[in-house]
Formats: sequence, structure tokens, C-alpha cells
Amino acid sequence: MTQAQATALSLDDIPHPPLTPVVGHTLDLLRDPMGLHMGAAAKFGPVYKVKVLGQWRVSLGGAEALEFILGDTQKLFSSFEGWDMLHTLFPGGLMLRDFDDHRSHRRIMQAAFRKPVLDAYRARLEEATDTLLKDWKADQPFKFFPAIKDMTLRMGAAVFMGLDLGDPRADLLSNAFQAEVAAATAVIRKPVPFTKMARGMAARTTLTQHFSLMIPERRDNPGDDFFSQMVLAADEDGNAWSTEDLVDHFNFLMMAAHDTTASALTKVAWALATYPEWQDKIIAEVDALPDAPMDDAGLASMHSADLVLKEALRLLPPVPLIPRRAVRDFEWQGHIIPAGTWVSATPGTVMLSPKHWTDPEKFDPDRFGPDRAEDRSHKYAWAPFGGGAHKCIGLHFATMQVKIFLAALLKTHRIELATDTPIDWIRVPIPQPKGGLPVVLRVRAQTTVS
Ligand code: HEM
Repeated sequence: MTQAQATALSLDDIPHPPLTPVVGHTLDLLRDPMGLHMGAAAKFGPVYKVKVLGQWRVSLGGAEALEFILGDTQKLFSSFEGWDMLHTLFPGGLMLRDFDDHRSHRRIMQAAFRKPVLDAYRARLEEATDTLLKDWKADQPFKFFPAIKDMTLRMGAAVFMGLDLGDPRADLLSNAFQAEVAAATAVIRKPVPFTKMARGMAARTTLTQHFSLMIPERRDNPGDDFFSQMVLAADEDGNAWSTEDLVDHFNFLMMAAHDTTASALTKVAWALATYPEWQDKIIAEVDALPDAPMDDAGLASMHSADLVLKEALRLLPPVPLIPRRAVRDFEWQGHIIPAGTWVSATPGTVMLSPKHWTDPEKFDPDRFGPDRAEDRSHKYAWAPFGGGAHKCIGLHFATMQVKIFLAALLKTHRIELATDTPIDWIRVPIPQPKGGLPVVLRVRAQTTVS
């Protein structure tokens, strides 16, 4: 297709839900993104558009579209352009790179995710989880979501940055990091004084300064933390990163890892507290673990934990919509979509589609078991970690973190809801329970923990 033809193309033939003057669908998306997308898909079918912050975004629904967009065998879709809301605060992050440039950076980052390195992170994770869980008191109701966010941030300081849990830099960097993440989804996109964006930009400067100072320190004296491993990281040809690259990649990595895992752990905690029979199954697995540091066999033996995590991520994926921008005109299901169009892949709606899942709204981890294997109905039926070149590089780490947390917690305690009110979930900026998920821990009868 020629450029002249491309500019003549439009999105006029693509249907959309009714528009609110000025804001379009922006507020609907912020309030209830899944409601907006599920409603539009039910009314218009898999191809429709929504207008967000003045721009049309075309949604291509269905597992086939996920494969088309994320698999991107024709190099049609820019992730950098798609994730435009992250440009100011997270420039240079892995997800904000495209095609050959992305591939060469991903090959270097892969060095920080090799098996022996993951084993070292596992030991650090286990130690930090055991220590931090001591602050959680039995029989005293607390809100799980803020507590797990705090814990995963502290854990980030230990496992990602290699700082001691008591290091004063840990709090400073965690606070800066939180301000930066909050700014990523701020409605006011310019650093006007006293706005989230201004605080986020200031936080980025603080983080950049500290990370830059830490680089020579770790080059001389590397540890078994992510930051050291990324300082050391090189691909098979010996290509490594500049200081600027390192700061950008690490900053992005912390962001990509943190809220997603905290959100997933919260949905898992809700599941255990709401379905005690599943908690019992995981407790039985935890009790069968040897009294020794967690190893591969131990992680692999936690089958029920796997099923519950998969189901939690299906019902409440931390990343339900994945944005891209078309670099060339393309055709999908009879629609010609022009270059420059923002396109959304929708794993969140695919994972609730009756085409792939029996009774999709129901919490039913057995659907992933060998007898039913509903996730096998399509390569992209279950895609909370995305797919293709940008598929989450931290998926094994995230799974390990969830299992280590469950093993540490359930070894000694059970978790119960501390409210009779059904839990409502907010989707933006990251899926979380309204009211924070009040829970209470009970010491397990057969244990002697104080
Ligand atoms: C339950 C937890 C997590 C979920 C649901 C999740 C989800 C995702 C998704 C959907 C993507 C692809 C986005 C796209 O294609 O545009 C992604 C990319 C990424 N994730 Fe995760 N993530 C999680 C945890 C983590 C952790 C723990 C880390 C790091 C240790 C991490 C690091 C990354 C990075 C670096 C990318 C960019 C990969 C690339 O562009 O090549 N994530 N994640």
C-alpha cells in the first residue's frame, strides 16, 4: 500500500460506544476498563474503537488478534509508540524499544534472568520474605493490599537493589519509586508544580542519581541481586550497557515488577481467604516441603499454588490491555487500519471469553488441571504475561515470588477475610481491592509460633 493511499484511509467504518463530549471514553476507561471493553465487544464484535485522551484506539478482540498483534511476525506494531504514557518517566525501558533494538537489549537483560542467577534471587527472596513477614501480627485485622505493596517494595530493595532491609537508602528509593509509578498514570501529563507528574519527575532524578552512584560500586563488588547482575550483564558477543542504559532498564524493571506482583498476590490472598478448600490444598503442599531452603523440586511440587495463581491472573490480570501503534497500514477481519493507529490487544477480555472458558466469571482453578486444560484451547487463551517478543521476562521470577510468599505465610498461619462485605475490585491504575482487602491471620493450630 502506498503512502498516498495510507493517508486517505480512515477509521470511520469502525464502530464505537456513544461518546461523552470532550472526554470521549477516557473516564469510562479509568472507571471500568473491562466493562467498557466487554460491553463494546458484546455490542460490536471483536473490532471497535474507543477514544481516550483525544485519540482513537482500535481494539482487536479475540485470541487470534492477540497472536496477530503480540506475535507480530510482520513487525507491524510498535510497543514504544503504544506505551506512550510511559515515555516521560520510563524512557529506554525494555518494553519501550522496538524490533532489532529491542532484541539486542533483551538479549543483554536475559543474562540477569539465567537459571543460576534466578536461584540466587530465590535465596534472597526467601530470606527477605521470612524477615518481613515477622511484622505481620496474627489476630489483628489489617489491609492486605497496602501491606503487600509495602512488603514487595522492601523486598525490591533487597532482591532488586541488593540493599540490606535496614539500609536507609531502601526507604528513600522506595518512596521515590512509588512517586514515579503514581505519576505514570497521572491525568495531568506535564510536570506542573505540586502535581503527581512533578513529583514523579523529581523522583526520577533522585533514582537516577542513586543508581548512577551504585553502578561503579557494584562493578567492583557485585552481589547476587538484580542490579549487580544487570551491571555485569552482557550478551554472547560481550555487548553490555552504558550507564544511561542501565539506569533506564533498572528503573523500568522495578516498575514492571512491583505493582503487577503486588496485585497478583492480593488476588491470590483473596482467593485463599474466600475459598478455604484451596487454602487447605496449598497448606498440604507447604507441609510436605522439606525443612530446608526452597529449591526447584519444592517450587514444582506446589501444583495447587500454580492453579490458584493462574486463575487469579485470569480473573484479574494486572495488564488487561496491551497497547501498540501500527507502523504500517494493515488489514484485520476486513478492516483496513491505517499506519499510526493506536491498537489494543485485549488479554483481559480473552481470558473471560466463554469461547475458551467454562463459566468464565467463576473462580475455578481446576480448569487449568490436566483433565480440562482450558488454557490449551488456544496459544493465547491465557496470556496475563503477554506473548511474542515482549512477553514478560519476569514471569518465572513472579511465579517464584508468589510461591515463596505462600510457603512462608502458610507454614505457620491461615488467612481469613476480616469483612463480610463482598470485595469490589478497581482496575486502574493497577487492579486492587476497594478498601484494601481487610484480612486477619490466624496461627495454625499445630504450630508453636508466637
Ligand atoms: C504477576 C506479575 C506480572 C505480570 C502479570 C506481568 C505482565 C507483563 C506483561 C503483560 C508484559 C508485556 C507487555 C507488552 O507486551 O507490552 C510484561 C513485560 C515485562 N515485564 Fe512483566 N509482569 C509481571 C511481573 C514482572 C516481574 C516480576 C518482572 C521483573 C522481575 C517483570 C519485568 C517485565 C519486563 C522487563 C517486561 C518488558 C519485556 C520486553 O519488552 O521485552 N514483570 N509483563
